[in-house]
Amino acid sequence: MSPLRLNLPADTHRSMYIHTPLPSYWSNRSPLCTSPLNSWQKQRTQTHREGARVPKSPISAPIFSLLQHSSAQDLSLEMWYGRVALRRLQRIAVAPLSVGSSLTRAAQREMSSLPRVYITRQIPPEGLRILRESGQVQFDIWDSDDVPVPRKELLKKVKGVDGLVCVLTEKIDAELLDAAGPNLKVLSTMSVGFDHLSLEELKKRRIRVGYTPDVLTDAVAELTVALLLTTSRRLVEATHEAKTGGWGTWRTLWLCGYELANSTVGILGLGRIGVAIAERLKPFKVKKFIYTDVAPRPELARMIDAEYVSMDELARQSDFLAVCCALTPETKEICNKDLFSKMKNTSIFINTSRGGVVHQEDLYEALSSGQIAGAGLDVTVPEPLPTSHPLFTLKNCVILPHIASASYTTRNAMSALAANNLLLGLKGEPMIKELKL
Ligand SMILES: O=C(O)C(=O)CO
Repeated sequence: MSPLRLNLPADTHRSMYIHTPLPSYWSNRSPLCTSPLNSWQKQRTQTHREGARVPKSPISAPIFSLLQHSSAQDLSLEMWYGRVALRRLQRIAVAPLSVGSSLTRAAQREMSSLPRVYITRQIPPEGLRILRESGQVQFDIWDSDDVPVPRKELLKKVKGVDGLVCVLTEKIDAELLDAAGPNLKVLSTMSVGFDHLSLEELKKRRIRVGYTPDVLTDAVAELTVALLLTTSRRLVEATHEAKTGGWGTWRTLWLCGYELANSTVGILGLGRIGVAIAERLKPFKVKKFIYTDVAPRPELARMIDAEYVSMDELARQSDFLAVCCALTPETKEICNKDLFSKMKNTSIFINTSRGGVVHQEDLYEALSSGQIAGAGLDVTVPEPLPTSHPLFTLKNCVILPHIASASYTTRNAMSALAANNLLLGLKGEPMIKELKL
């Protein structure tokens, strides 16, 4: 491909060697996929034809200005709005830019003195925009959404970096921190969970850690309610029956499930997310909320009028049991046959925290023997759960591929928070959300 000549805006040199990928998940993956970018593209095409005002692009402004100033202006309109143009521009955006030589050298000098950051996955555009516009860092990125960075590559790429932005699939342990070396001062994970981080090793090396709580609470709570209703009202079974000819005459007890009205909902691990779930379930006329945790949490409990109970009582009383605790050595496989054996055989078990809190073989036993009525899991061990896993054979088990926080708004907010945490950490300032090690 011949290099495209770019007319750069005056301040572009600040981000010249910063990769600026246009994440592929904002582009059109299938005709059925409507991403903000697709709909923006459609609107833009329409409004351009009609001479109306062009709506604001969901692409971050600098990428868009880079695109606007590129010789994409020379491309035909059709191509510009098409998938091919998008791919071409994506390549331009990640390529080192070719500009006037004196500017290049000056910018090169400036850039090479900036802290180096490695980003282990394509993150949503807002975080990239913040990093790029800060002019504070130079970064390199594993430019893929659907394939995690191979460990070997990661160990190579982190060598000498000052900061690291990771997602929950990367194990940040002694080996990785050793590979990074003593420059590494800040780790920013785009997740609320931190079970993939070896906190002890990070503390030992005085590496500060940012994470992304709060911004995902609404999305996770929404998904938990959706999963709970899907499981308790047997929606997956029902759509399957409807699609495959199992739908005969209306029947009195066919596909009956369990309702929230007058039920007791138990929360294992009461935090922000547990409260947000309870707030959403209350209008369904839940009779009582109960919870257990390492200790009572009266301030949170008051918000949802929840009663503190023992783990045994939680198991015995809950019609719906939602797991909301973090995965720690103390909570590992805490949901095991001991818990399931105390639950009612009409109870529904829901887990949107981490797969590791559940003993999966025990859960399989409890579900297949009718010890409990159903389970909805957004998280498993391992992830992805192999399609041959026995849990997939059960009609009363609904399994989602870890999507609780997967809304455009939330993932962008997580990405922005991770970027801001990183920048603040590198400046030696308090992060917006920092783990106390
Ligand atoms: O942020 C996390 O910890 C997740 O599990 C993603 O939703």
